[in-house]
Amino acid sequence: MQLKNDLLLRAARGEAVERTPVWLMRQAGRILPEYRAVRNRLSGFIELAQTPELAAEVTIQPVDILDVDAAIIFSDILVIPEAMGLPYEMVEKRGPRFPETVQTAEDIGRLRIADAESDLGYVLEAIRLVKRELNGRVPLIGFAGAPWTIFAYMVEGSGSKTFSKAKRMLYNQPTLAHALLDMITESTIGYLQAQVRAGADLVQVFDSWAGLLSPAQYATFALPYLGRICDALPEVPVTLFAKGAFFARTELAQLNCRTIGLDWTMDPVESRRLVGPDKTLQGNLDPCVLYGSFEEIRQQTRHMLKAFGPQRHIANLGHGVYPDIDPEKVKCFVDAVKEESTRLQGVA
Ligand SMILES: Cc1c2[nH]c(c1CCC(=O)O)Cc1[nH]c(c(CCC(=O)O)c1C)Cc1[nH]c(c(CCC(=O)O)c1C)Cc1[nH]c(c(C)c1CCC(=O)O)C2
Repeated sequence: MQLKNDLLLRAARGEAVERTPVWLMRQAGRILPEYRAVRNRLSGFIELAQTPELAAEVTIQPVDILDVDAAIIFSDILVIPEAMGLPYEMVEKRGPRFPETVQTAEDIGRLRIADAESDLGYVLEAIRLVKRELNGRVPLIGFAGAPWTIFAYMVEGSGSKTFSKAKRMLYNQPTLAHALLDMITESTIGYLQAQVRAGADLVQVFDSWAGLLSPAQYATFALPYLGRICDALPEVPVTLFAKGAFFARTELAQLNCRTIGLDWTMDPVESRRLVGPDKTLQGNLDPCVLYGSFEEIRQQTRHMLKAFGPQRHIANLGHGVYPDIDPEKVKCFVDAVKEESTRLQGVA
């Protein structure tokens, strides 16, 4: 199927674009009243994610309502631990929780490498439905959590400011930690490959807790596993988003990915220098800018676009959009990227 709007894929591959493509991390689910209307018909997030027809519907909502240049499949990074034998709950207003966690070699022995087709077939079915319903309007982004971030939840058991139980295992039981990271990596590779077979045009790996590790720990416990994932996906562009890992930009750029995601603390010009000319950069407006006035959003967006330049950039926020942002402000950001980047193309 030929895509009608392939700006995102061209930008990711480093091909020329006539304007900067734009989408938002967490665009599906957090902000739209139309999402809440669908979700309120069910028991909660997990049931929605496991119902392919409805997951497909909420995946496409931001394309219809916000006019973004990509859809991202509605799911969660925590489906991987569940598929490995460690189920999670989503506690209203508090986030995910694992009733059982991984602490010992015996705990790891009870886990299995996820089989995407049998354990995560509901995500793959949702991807096939989205592809059919999008009918080539925009590309579909598949995703997974990075091994370190998934490990952090499986050991810690929930979100945490420090993830100190998870970090403790890296220091005190490194062999055990590597065994678990290896299983997560194998599961994730099979899962992302299955997403690509089902129709994902591009995949993003979210390392949301990268910034908790020291540079040395990141080099030992994160980068090699990210490298394996990139090498296993030659058919599609891969985006690595390692939040807070300002210290690892040069090393991330050595991996076989097309795009490096930046959070809002990372300067675009400095990042380009560290990453070199051969990668696309994604990001990185501070999500809190969207609490500002329409004029402020336009001005900050224009400033960001100038700093990145008109090519090899995918506009986004520096992290997921916050749940209490007015969808009109999100639309303002999307429109501002389109209009301002078109204008800047003429200038450059
Ligand atoms: C760390 C992480 C998680 N999940 C995810 C990450 C990495 C990105 C990041 O750092 O923000 C990724 C994710 N989660 C979800 C998506 C869907 C696609 C998208 O909109 O980008 C994506 C890409 C749906 C979701 N995942 C979750 C919801 C809210 C559930 C609900 O509807 O009640 C949605 C729509 C729940 C979730 N899932 C997670 C948390 C901490 C929470 C609770 C708080 C929150 O809302 O973010 C784990």
